[in-house]
Amino acid sequence: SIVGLQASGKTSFCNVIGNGQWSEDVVPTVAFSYRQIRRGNIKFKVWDVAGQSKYRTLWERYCQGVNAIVFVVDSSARDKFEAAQFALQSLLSQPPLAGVPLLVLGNKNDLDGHASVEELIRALHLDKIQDRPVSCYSCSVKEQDNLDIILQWLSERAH
Ligand SMILES: Nc1nc2c(ncn2[C@@H]2O[C@H](COP(=O)(O)OP(=O)(O)OP(=O)(O)O)[C@@H](O)[C@H]2O)c(=O)[nH]1
Ligand SMILES: [Mg+2]
Repeated sequence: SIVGLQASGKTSFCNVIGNGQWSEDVVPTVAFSYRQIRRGNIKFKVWDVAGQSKYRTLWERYCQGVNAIVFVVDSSARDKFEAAQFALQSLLSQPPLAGVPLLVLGNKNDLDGHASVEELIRALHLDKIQDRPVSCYSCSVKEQDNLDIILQWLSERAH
C-alpha cells in the first residue's frame, strides 16, 4: 500500500514503475486506485491511496494485511515534514498495522535543496520506530533515480 501527503508523488511512482511513463500532469487521486504491476516475474498488487486529508481514514484500511507500507514524502517540501510526521505517526499507531514493514521514500530529489535521508530520518522520527523494519531512500520518480533499489526492497517483501 502506498500512502503519504498529497502531491508527494505516489501516483507518479506507480505510473513509472508500472509502465515507465513519466508525466507532469497527474490528477490528484480520488480515494484510491488499485493496480497490478508486473516487474520481471514478480507481480505487485498496489493500493495507491489518496493523500488529501479527507481520505486519510482510508490509509489504515488499505494498509491492513499488506506486505509493506510505502510512505512517500516530497523531500523538497520541508514545510510539510511536520504534517507528514504526524500523519505517519497516527497511521503506525493503529494496532492492526503493528509489525508491517515501512519503506519511506524521500521523493523529488531532482529538486534543489531537497532533504537528505539523514534529515528525513530525523524529521519523521524514523529512528524512534522499534516495532517494525524501516528503510528510507531518497529518490526521484521523475529522473528514475534510485528506483531499482526500491523495487529490490519491495520484491524482497513480496510473497
Ligand atoms: N520534480 C519532481 N516532481 C514530481 C516527482 N514525482 C512527482 N512529481 C510531481 O508532483 C505532483 C504530484 O504527483 P502525484 O503523483 O499526483 O502525487 P500523489 O502523491 O499521487 O498525490 P495525491 O494523489 O493527491 O495524494 C505532480 O505534478 C508530479 O508531476 C519527482 O520525482 N520530481
Ligand atoms: Mg495520487
